[in-house]
Amino acid sequence: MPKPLMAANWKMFKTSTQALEFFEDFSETLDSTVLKDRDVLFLPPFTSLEALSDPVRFAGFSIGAQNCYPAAEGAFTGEIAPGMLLDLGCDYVLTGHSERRHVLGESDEFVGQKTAFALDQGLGVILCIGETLEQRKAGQVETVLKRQLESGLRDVPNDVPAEALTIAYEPVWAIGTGEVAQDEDIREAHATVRGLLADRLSAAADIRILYGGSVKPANCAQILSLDNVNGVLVGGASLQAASFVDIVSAGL
Ligand SMILES: O=C(CO)COP(=O)(O)O
Repeated sequence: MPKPLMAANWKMFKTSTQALEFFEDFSETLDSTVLKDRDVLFLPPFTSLEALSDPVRFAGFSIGAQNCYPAAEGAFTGEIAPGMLLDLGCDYVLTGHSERRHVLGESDEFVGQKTAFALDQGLGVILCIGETLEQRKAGQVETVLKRQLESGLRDVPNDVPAEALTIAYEPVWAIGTGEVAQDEDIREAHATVRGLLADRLSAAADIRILYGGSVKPANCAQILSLDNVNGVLVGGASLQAASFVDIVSAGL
């Protein structure tokens, strides 16, 4: 069983000053012995990566970015290359977050290009997938997860190491809505993802599959207890230090 990964996706929240204030509170409050049972990852906006990188890594946590562009460098105004993230000490990058798919219009193909390129450059990738409410109501959960995984992993070698790749299942209808998926929905989706990974990657059994969507201190321990849930990807409830401390320590 891989160690659960507890990831804070801050989306477009916090200046670098606010990020440092949060981190001071968080690291003072957290009992650092939880690190033997949990990995902790911060995904702040690009503008806070430099300020947070050293403090986060010295405290034994990981840091990553919310996005990258699939090229080493070039005329891509406003974009950030994986090598630039590595240079700031990042261990991870998110690809395919539903807000990038649905608000910024990223295609399955583009998500696949980013995933393969970032892995090739040496970043760990958290590939996010998940169905909309319409797709769930139409009974298309498995079809959507299969399509997003197949295109997301299209150029990823089948012997990718388990530590390099993480999948996050985030049902779109549970993100930022307060509506957490039912245990049975999470169990089914994670089992589906595990099966699809097994058809494609040799390290499938050890790849972490995170759940995301309205995770809070009150529901986190229960979610983590479900089969094939190897951590959580938290938005809103990771923005307050006390709440993210409770999430990181949930069930211990
Ligand atoms: O999108 C998410 C994490 O990536 C989930 O966001 P919430 O925890 O705010 O629902």
